[in-house]
Amino acid sequence: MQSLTLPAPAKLNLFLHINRRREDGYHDLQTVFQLLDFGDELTFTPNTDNTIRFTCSNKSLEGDDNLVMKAAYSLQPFARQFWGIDIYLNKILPAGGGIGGGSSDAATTLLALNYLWRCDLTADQLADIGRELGADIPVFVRGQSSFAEGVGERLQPFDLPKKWFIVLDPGCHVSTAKIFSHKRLTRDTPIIKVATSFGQGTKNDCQPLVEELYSQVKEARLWLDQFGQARMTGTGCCVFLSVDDEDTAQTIFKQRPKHISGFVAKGVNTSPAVEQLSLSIATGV
Ligand SMILES: C[C@](O)(CO)[C@H](O)COP(=O)(O)OP(=O)(O)OC[C@H]1O[C@@H](n2ccc(N)nc2=O)[C@H](O)[C@@H]1O
Ligand SMILES: Nc1ncnc2c1ncn2[C@@H]1O[C@H](COP(=O)(O)OP(=O)(O)OP(=O)(O)O)[C@@H](O)[C@H]1O
Repeated sequence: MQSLTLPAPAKLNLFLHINRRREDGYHDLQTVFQLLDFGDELTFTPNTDNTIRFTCSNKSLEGDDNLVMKAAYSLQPFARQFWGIDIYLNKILPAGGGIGGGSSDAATTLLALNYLWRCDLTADQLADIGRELGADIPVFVRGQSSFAEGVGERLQPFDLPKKWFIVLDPGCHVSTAKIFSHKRLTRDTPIIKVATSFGQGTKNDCQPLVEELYSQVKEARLWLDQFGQARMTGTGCCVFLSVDDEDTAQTIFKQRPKHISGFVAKGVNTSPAVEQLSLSIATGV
């Protein structure tokens, strides 16, 4: 059987409202997930020795606690035709950036192995398995830019306006758990209606706290603010600005301070992982 290579796209939270802390320690939130056409890449190569192996361009991410391995082990019991797999992750996205890199890698693994192992699970079933591994995984499994509620698993797909994004990585690797458990996090933003979420008045509730804890995040956001209204994604640390076309995005990106990395990406409504998998299935690869 041939190798299957699929993308694992990044996401941005166009806004992130935290409504309350729940009994289970998680938080109910409202957000819009914007998928991007930029991300990591995974290659799945069936092997003959019945083993699941994982290697990564970033050696420090190798090991059984990577979300890719966790996703593979979660799916293994559902395999109707199990064979060993060598999984290689080409890691492009910064970890701890609030752009969902690890979650997207896990989702792409679920999608790929559902096909290769003939699990035949539905998107609902895959999203439920993903949810157990991380709150951000269901949106990548379903593969549509969406309005989200609950912990991020109640999804309403949305056709977002076509935009380009300048994403800056201040490079400080923010822990999601640390921000959600911080005593100064604001957790009482009133619930809004979906329609309202595309107007003015939205925010990222984690941003003031993260900017206070990590001055590099504030510095990057203030720099981008010269060109429009920039915002932080997720629990940080990346900040972004949307513009109408690629040329404008590239022109702004090229002027960034030399010590700040990042990328320019197109916003998409359908995940490139889901699109590529459909193509691979249709062409029998
Ligand atoms: C901030 C977001 O990226 C927004 O999209 C997500 O809500 C985070 O999703 P994630 O990284 O997949 O999060 P998980 O791996 O499930 O959880 C990491 C940590 O964040 C906390 N957490 C996460 C999501 C949520 N709605 N409430 C939480 O309190 C959990 O207690 C956990 O300790
Ligand atoms: N495949 C993976 N890629 C990156 N990090 C991973 C992966 N699997 C597990 N991790 C662990 O998860 C942590 C967070 O990485 P990730 O890139 O998912 O964060 P994030 O972009 O802040 O995510 P989110 O937007 O979901 O909060 C890393 O520090 C790393 O220890």
